[in-house]
Amino acid sequence: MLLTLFESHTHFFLSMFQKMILTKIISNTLSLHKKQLIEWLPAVRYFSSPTNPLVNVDVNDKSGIAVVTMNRKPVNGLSLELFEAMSKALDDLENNRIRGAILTSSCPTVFSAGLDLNELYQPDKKRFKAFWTTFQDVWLKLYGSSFPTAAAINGHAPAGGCFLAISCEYRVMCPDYKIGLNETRLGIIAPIFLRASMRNTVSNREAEKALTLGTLYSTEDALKIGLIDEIAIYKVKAIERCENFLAQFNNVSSIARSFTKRSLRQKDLEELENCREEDFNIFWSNLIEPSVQKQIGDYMQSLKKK
Ligand SMILES: CCCCC/C=C/C(=O)SCCNC(=O)CCNC(=O)[C@H](O)C(C)(C)COP(=O)(O)OP(=O)(O)OC[C@H]1O[C@@H](n2cnc3c(N)ncnc32)[C@H](O)[C@@H]1OP(=O)(O)O
Repeated sequence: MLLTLFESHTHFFLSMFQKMILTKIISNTLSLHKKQLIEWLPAVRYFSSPTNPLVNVDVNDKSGIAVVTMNRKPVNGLSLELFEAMSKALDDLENNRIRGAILTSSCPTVFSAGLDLNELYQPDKKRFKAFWTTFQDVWLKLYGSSFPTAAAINGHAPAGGCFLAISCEYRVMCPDYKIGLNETRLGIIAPIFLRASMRNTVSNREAEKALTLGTLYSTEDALKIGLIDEIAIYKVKAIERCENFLAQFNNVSSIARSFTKRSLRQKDLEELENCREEDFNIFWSNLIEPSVQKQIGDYMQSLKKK
């Protein structure tokens, strides 16, 4: 009967907490080992996501790995709409018990150019609040996902682009691009969740240097400091390497893996959860400083003049 309950209510049982309690109750009742219980869980149901022009999700039925492709031309500028689409895609992935996700881009030479500068320049407070809140949601869902994640960085990844990549667990990047957190060069203070992702990727000293200087690293230099894990010549190869990384988890209990990931990232997630409003207020007051607005405006002009 308990098994029938599991199968007919897969969605309901997705939350980690519920899964933990149920695992405990059932294993006590049936004296089963946890590993056996995992094998009892219903066959994974993969899905094809409803089409969203901004984020394409393609799940491989055999491997259970989802390729999540950002598709906002020309440079995957992270707008409110793109964040909303990513947030929805992450919910769908979480609800469908996939085995892993690979984040990549449909733009030929850009993974993501970071936050859409149009959201930052002369912002409307109401829209910006929705934008920032959705951005926070995306980070909480990506960094805290129960499934393993990797980024196939097939192009430049400055600022918010780098940030998405370092919120994943593994990074493979194609050669001759730039990656880094150049926010300070625009007069922008790095928010707490950005600092957390960076410190989780490179040493504290490298994180401090990279964030304060706003350095953009070449693919090769990024590998040297551990900002990325591997270099792959083409996007297809980068996705393959990410798949290899994710396939390693096939022999690991998914419950043990996701709980371990969660416990390692819990402090960072809670830090933001506990101060979302304050994080918004700090970023907003820095953003609307006339000197910062001027810097962003000049920067946008310089990009257009190129
Ligand atoms: C993570 C926590 C959040 C903290 C704060 C985060 C802040 C940010 O993310 S601010 C954004 C910072 N981003 C950048 O500094 C990157 C700016 N862009 C570039 O350096 C380059 O565009 C490139 C290297 C990413 C790609 O170069 P290229 O292929 O040569 O393309 P173009 O420069 O010609 O750009 C094409 C087109 O796109 C516009 N554009 C570029 N970046 C952005 C952007 N971030 N937001 C909005 N629009 C952007 C650029 O102006 C061109 O427009 P058109 O001239 O109208 O075609």
